[in-house]
Amino acid sequence: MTTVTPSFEEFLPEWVARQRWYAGKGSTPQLERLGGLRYEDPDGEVGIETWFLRDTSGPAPVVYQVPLTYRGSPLQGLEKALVARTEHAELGARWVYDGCHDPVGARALLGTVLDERTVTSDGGAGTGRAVGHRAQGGGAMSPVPQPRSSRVLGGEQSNTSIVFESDDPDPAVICKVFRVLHAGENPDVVVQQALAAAGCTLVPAPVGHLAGEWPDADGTPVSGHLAFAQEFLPGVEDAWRVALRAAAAGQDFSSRAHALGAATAEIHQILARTLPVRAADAAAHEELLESWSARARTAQEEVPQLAGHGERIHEVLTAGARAPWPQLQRVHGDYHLGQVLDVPGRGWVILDFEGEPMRPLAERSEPDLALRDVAGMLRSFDYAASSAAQEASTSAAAWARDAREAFLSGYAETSGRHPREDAALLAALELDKALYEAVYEVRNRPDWLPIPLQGVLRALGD
Ligand SMILES: Nc1ncnc2c1ncn2[C@@H]1O[C@H](COP(=O)(O)OP(=O)(O)O)[C@@H](O)[C@H]1O
Ligand SMILES: O=P(O)(O)O[C@H]1O[C@H](CO)[C@@H](O[C@H]2O[C@H](CO)[C@@H](O)[C@H](O)[C@H]2O)[C@H](O)[C@H]1O
Repeated sequence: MTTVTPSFEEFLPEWVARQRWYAGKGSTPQLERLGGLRYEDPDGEVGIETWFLRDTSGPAPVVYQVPLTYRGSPLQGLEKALVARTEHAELGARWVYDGCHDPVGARALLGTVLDERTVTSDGGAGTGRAVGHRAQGGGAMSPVPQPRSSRVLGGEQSNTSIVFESDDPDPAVICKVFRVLHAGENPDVVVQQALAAAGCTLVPAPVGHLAGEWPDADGTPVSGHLAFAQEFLPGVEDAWRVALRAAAAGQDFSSRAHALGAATAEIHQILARTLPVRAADAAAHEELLESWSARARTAQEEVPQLAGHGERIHEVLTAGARAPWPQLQRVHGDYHLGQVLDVPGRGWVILDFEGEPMRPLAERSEPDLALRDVAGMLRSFDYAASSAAQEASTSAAAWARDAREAFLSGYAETSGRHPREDAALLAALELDKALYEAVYEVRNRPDWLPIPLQGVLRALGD
C-alpha cells in the first residue's frame, strides 16, 4: 500500500473518537487494521474502501466497519464528512471522506446489495470479502427504484443509516451500515426478513443485505452481516419525539399506546410461528437468571447510586426467575419508543430488531421472553414522562400510567393473555431493563441517569 502523509495511523484515531458510533466514549482509540474491502467506482474517479479496524483501548477489543472514500479534489457540501486531507506518494493531494456520506461510496454499497455483487480485499494488510443479497419473498421491495440522491440520517444512532431518495412517487430506501461488527447473523436482518416474508406489514419492506467475512478481534476469520437495506418511511417522526411532546402537553397517548400493544402482540405471534422457539425448561430459567444477575453486577459496579440495593435487586430477579414462564421465542430485544413509527394511513411500524447493543450478539439471536419487549416499552413510557417532566417541570406520572395500561390492554386483547398475569416476571424484566439503561446512560449520556435510577427504585418497591 502506498504511503499517505499524514498517515492513517496519525489521523484515524482522533476522527474515530469523535464519531457517534464509537463505543469507547472518552478514551483514545488504539486502532489496528485487520482487513478491508475495495468497491469499484463505475466512473473510475473515487477510491472506495471499507476498513475493518480493531480498537483495543477498552476492556474488550471491538471491531469496527469504517467505509472511506478517496478523492483527488474536495467535494462541495461534504466538508463535515472530511476525515483528512493527505498527500499520496504517487497521486498527490487526496481528500479522505467518511464513505457513508460520500454519494459515490453510498451508491457503491447499495449497488453491491442490489446487483448481488461480490467485493473482495482492497489489497492492503489483512483480508475481507462481502457479498450482496436481494431480499426474497412476497414482502420484499421489488422493483427497487434507481436512487437519485443519498444522505446520512442524523441523530442518536449506534450505527450509520444512509437514506437513498428516488424520484417521487417511488419509495425511498434506507441502508443501515453496522459499525460494531459481530460474528454471526445479525437479528435485525434475520427477524425483519422473516416477518416480511410472512406477509407482515408491521415492518418496512426489506430490500437486501450485505454479508461479509473479516478477521475477528483475535484474528480468526469470521462471517456475519455488514449492512441491511429496507424501505424508508419518510416524514414520520419516531414515537419517542411524539410521545415526549404529548407527555409535556399532558395530551392523551392511550389510543396510540393501545394500538402499539396490539401491534407488538401480533409481531410476537408471527415470530413464534416462523422462527425457532424453545421450551422454558429449568436450564432456560437458570441461564436467564444468570444473565440478569451478571447485568445487575455490572450495574452495581458502574453506578454508585445502586450501592445498598443489591439484596433487593436479587430478590426481585429471583422471584421473576422462579415464576412459571411461557415458551421462549425470537423477540425485538431493545424495544422502546425510538424504535417505532406511527405511519399515517398504515399504523405502527417497528424498526431495529438488532437487540441491545451492549449484549453479545449470540445471546441476542437466542429465543427469549416476549415479555422482555413489553417491559422495554413500559420503561419507555416512563422515560418519556420523566424526560418531559425534567424539561417542563410538570408531573407526567398520570400520562405514563395511562399509556402503560393502554399498551398492556392492547397487547392482552391480541395475545389473549394479559401481561399482568405474569406480574413477577414482568417486574423482573422491567428491573433488568432499568439496570441496563442505567449502565447505558452512565456510559453514553450521564445527564440521563436519574431516569433509569428512578425506574430501578420503583421496580424495587422503594
Ligand atoms: N425504515 C425506516 N423508515 C424511516 N425511518 C427509519 C427507518 N429505519 C430507521 N429509521 C430512523 O432511524 C432511527 C435509527 O434507526 P435504528 O434502526 O434504530 O438504528 P440504530 O440501530 O443505529 O439505533 C430510527 O429511530 C428512525 O427514526
Ligand atoms: O441505539 P438504540 O436505539 O438501539 O438503543 C440504545 O439507545 C437508546 C437511546 O437512544 C436507549 O433507550 C433509552 O432512551 C430512550 C430515549 O432516548 C428511551 O425511549 C428508552 O426507553 C430507553 O431505554 C436504549 O436503551 C439503548 O439500547
